[in-house]
Amino acid sequence: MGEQGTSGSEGGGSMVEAQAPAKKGDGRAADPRLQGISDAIRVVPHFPKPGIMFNDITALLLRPGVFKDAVDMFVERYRGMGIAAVAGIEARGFIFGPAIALAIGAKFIPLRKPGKLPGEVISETYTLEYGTDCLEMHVGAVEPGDRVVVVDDLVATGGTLSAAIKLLERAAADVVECACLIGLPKFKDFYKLDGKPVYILVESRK
Ligand SMILES: O=P(O)(O)OC[C@H]1O[C@H](OP(=O)(O)OP(=O)(O)O)[C@H](O)[C@@H]1O
Ligand SMILES: Nc1ncnc2[nH]cnc12
Repeated sequence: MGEQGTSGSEGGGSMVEAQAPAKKGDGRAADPRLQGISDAIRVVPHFPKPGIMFNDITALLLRPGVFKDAVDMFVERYRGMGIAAVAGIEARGFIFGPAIALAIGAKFIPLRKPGKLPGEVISETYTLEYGTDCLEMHVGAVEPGDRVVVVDDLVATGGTLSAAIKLLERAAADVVECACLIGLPKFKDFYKLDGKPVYILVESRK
């Protein structure tokens, strides 16, 4: 893992932006917790298919102090900002999102893969590197005007986050920012996704 504390990208056919991570010599002090977070993420070559450098956050989850550092950094960023809801993306956004929501006193909204939510849903289909996928959200989970942060573990092309933003905006939510632990290098030169900031803690090493 490399650089630290960011917000953005281009992908999924959408404009993406991120605040660039603090880098040596750019005049900004990097939070000392970021190196530990970066080091705790295991990079597995050729998973789940040849050529993919898989960023495995399960290694970080085995280290409670580092896991807490990651959650704390998001909580410190979003506390006191009038955030009504944290929307977590299935599956790995469900690991970090609820802890952040509880700490800032916000509701948690699961954005799920198709066919998992029992009530009335709205759906958004998006393009992956190979094929398509879909996210769903319960109608009524978000109130018009709710200030929402979208949480996931990683942004690669930005397609998943872009679908999440579209879902929430269709429900008239105010998407304040997207938050991810990891940004892949292809994401790093951008600062927004569909006009929304994307905050990234660390960049993937590969
Ligand atoms: O920026 P993108 O190119 O859209 O990719 C990022 C998404 O890919 C991964 O999820 P995945 O679709 O593998 O699902 P999973 O969490 O269920 O494993 C990751 O957790 C993000 O949600
Ligand atoms: N390189 C990667 N590692 C982990 N999850 C991913 N989702 C999309 N690309 C990924």
